[in-house]
Amino acid sequence: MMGKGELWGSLGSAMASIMFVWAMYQNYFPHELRSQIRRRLEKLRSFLYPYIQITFPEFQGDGFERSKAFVAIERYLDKSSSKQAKRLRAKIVQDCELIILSMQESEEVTDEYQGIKLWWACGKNTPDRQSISYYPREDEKRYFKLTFHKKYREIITNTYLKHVLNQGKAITINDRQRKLHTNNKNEGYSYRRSMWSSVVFEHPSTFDTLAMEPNKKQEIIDDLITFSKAKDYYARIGKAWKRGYLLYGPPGTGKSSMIAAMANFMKYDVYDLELTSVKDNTELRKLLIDTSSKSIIVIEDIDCSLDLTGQREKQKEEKEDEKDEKDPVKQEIKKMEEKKSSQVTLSGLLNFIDGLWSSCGGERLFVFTTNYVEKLDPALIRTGRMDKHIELSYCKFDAFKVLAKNYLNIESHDLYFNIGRLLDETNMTPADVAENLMPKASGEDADICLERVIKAIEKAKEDAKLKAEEEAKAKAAEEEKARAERAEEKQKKKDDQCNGVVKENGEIAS
Ligand SMILES: Nc1ncnc2c1ncn2[C@@H]1O[C@H](COP(=O)(O)OP(=O)(O)OP(=O)(O)O)[C@@H](O)[C@H]1O
Ligand SMILES: [Mg+2]
Repeated sequence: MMGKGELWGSLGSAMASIMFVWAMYQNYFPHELRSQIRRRLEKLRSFLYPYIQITFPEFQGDGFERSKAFVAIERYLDKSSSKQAKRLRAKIVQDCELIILSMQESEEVTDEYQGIKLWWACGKNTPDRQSISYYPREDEKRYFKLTFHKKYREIITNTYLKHVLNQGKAITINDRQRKLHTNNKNEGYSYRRSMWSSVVFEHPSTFDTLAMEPNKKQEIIDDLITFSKAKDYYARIGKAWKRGYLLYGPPGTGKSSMIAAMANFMKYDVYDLELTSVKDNTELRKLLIDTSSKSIIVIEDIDCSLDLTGQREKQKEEKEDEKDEKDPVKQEIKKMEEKKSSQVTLSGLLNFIDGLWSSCGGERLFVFTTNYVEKLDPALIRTGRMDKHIELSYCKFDAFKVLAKNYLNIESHDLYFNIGRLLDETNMTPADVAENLMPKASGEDADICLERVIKAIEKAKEDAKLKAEEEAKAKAAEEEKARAERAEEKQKKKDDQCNGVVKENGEIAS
């Protein structure tokens, strides 16, 4: 066996010979001749090996960012990898429900595009020197290498690669585990801590389970589909790729269920923004930047989240208070209270929705919900901020049929006609109807549940009638009181006038 010294020795002499040959070549072959030789060699190589290779490294730029192309190719090749490759890498996603198999290094799979055969290989660049690196990815430089015949250069570079990236991206979006994020209370964010906490988003609501008028539902679905396909359109008209929805209606009419259905339909993440926990407008902007594209940013009960109506007046009052307040202790307490409460302003929120920052990332939906649409500042809900206003209302027959299908798995029943008539006559929320439809014991069948619904609607109708009567009575009493007050006032005026005349007469008399 060759010792270390011998090895170095022979390596040294080999190097010396190579350098000698190289020097001779440089000296005795003029530049012209050398380039001719190079060209001939290149031709020979291309004749003997008529293939083109393209490499897609896993990391790009400064080596920190995982190349999106690499990820898309990896997902595109999953199908052929799991069928063809012998050594596979497994990744488990969606709460252990999905296993993604991708090929390991040194494996090769074939693909076919418009009758053209292509080869994809996975390789790994191992660093040639052993170094202790601060960066963990230093030793993990994987890449994909695509090989194809040079006569297909045009079609592969122009259409095939685009097809691979689009397909891969679509698979990634489809399989990704979606998240429900909520903003953390500001206690000083560290560079490690995200501004959002998240859990896996698994809400079962879909447009199929959502009870509402079919035409209205279809309109919303069409709107969402149009939005998702409109990237180029938004770019062309110079608008940020985002859309605002305002969902309004009484409690229990399905606003939150609608948001979940939208998220499931679009396969978007949800960012549930608790506005009262946001310290100020700057923090609001940071939260926005920290959201990803393909997401729904939700602010529920927007009317309760912020004093959006009386904000300016309130600020004025505060200024006056400040003038009056001289006591330093009270001033300190006030300052602490101010620190605790949110200082997000209406203009901060307006900027959040359609300021310059709102455009970063793209493909985002903003959804606000409220029970009292009339309370909101018109600037907040104007078109462009909240593009579509959707009213979720009381349960009518169409909505009832969806609920009955969901809860009892029935399409029709003898009692349907009666229920439809009753629902027309009274206001009952889908939440209340759903609660009565749900079987309460194992033996309960559709008849029992529907009877219960009828009873509940009749009771709601009776309650509404009593309430209306009481309100009418109260109104009549108020009107009567006002009339009496007016009469009294009139009488008083008359008496005053009379007294005035008497007094005048008296004065004249005296
Ligand atoms: N339109 C609907 N379709 C299907 N289910 C509904 C609908 N509306 C309400 N429900 C049922 O009632 C429950 C409450 O509904 P949801 O939370 O969506 O109402 P909401 O309008 O958001 O109420 P709030 O204004 O109080 O937040 C849901 O869990 C769902 O089961
Ligand atoms: Mg809700």
